[in-house]
Amino acid sequence: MGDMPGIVITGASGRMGQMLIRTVLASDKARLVGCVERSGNPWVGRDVGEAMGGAALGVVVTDDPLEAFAKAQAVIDFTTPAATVAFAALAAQARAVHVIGTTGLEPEHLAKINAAARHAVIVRAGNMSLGVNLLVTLTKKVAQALDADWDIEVIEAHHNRKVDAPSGTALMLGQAAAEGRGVDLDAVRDAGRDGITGARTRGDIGFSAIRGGDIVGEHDVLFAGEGERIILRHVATDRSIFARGALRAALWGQDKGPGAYDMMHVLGL
Ligand SMILES: NC(=O)C1=CN([C@@H]2O[C@H](COP(=O)(O)OP(=O)(O)OC[C@H]3O[C@@H](n4cnc5c(N)ncnc54)[C@H](OP(=O)(O)O)[C@@H]3O)[C@@H](O)[C@H]2O)C=CC1
Ligand SMILES: O=C(O)C1=N[C@H](C(=O)O)C[C@H](O)C1
Repeated sequence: MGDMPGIVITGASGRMGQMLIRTVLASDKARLVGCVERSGNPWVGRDVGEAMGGAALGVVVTDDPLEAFAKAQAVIDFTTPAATVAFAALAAQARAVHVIGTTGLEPEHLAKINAAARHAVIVRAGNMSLGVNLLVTLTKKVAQALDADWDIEVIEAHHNRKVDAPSGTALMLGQAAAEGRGVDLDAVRDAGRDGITGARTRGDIGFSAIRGGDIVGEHDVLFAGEGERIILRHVATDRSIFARGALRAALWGQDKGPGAYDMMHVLGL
């Protein structure tokens, strides 16, 4: 038991935080050694089991990440870009594997995360599920096979609390389509059409975001040609798929050298 990697969950009270805690508790390969929340969050100072409405687990939620990370072999982090950048430096200091699910990361955040990855193992993906990562490989293959007469559109749908768009998954899919076609995504990305936009530019990769209700996460990659369409689709119905992938990444990273990895490395795709 003591030999199993100790895991710290950040953003413990969040939608993914709670799912990750349940996933670690249910695992016979890892143990929960800490939970971190933002200063001022009502869970800070409470036993996490009780905060989740169950029995005490002997793990008190803290707002001191350094203290928590010192006990951990891995930190699983689905929070916000600013928090994730701070955690990357602290996890590297503690030599803990840092698994990052947070989306909405801008180039300046990624630069800091990549700097931390010079000293520690970081596994980051906009989607940790097996299904989406397979869809990424399929998207690249299909885009490779088709020319720019086929318009590529990425359409995503999420719950009404999501704060970033396009989703991290949509960007992974768009990136895969761009790589398959041999173009730079930033040069062809078309997101947020509104008003008199003019006709579609040949070769663009379009993004559309739907937000509503409790949708967990749905992604279509549409290849629209003359007289036919191909649609590659992933539908997430339960957040446990992301949590299982994240725990798998935390265990995978235990014997790896410092570096920036993604779920393709973890899944061997
Ligand atoms: N890669 C993947 O597979 C997936 C990625 N995601 C991504 O994960 C992220 C979180 O999603 P979700 O769980 O739905 O969001 P939530 O808003 O439910 O959870 C985020 C949690 O992080 C906490 N938090 C914010 N700042 C800090 C901080 N400085 N220190 C510690 N905790 C902090 C929040 O606390 P408070 O409420 O007090 O602010 C909250 O509890 C998003 O970026 C989302 O896109 C989601 C699902 C899958
Ligand atoms: O915020 C979410 O909920 C999700 N975020 C990730 C994303 O941005 O793609 C993954 C998943 O779709 C759920």
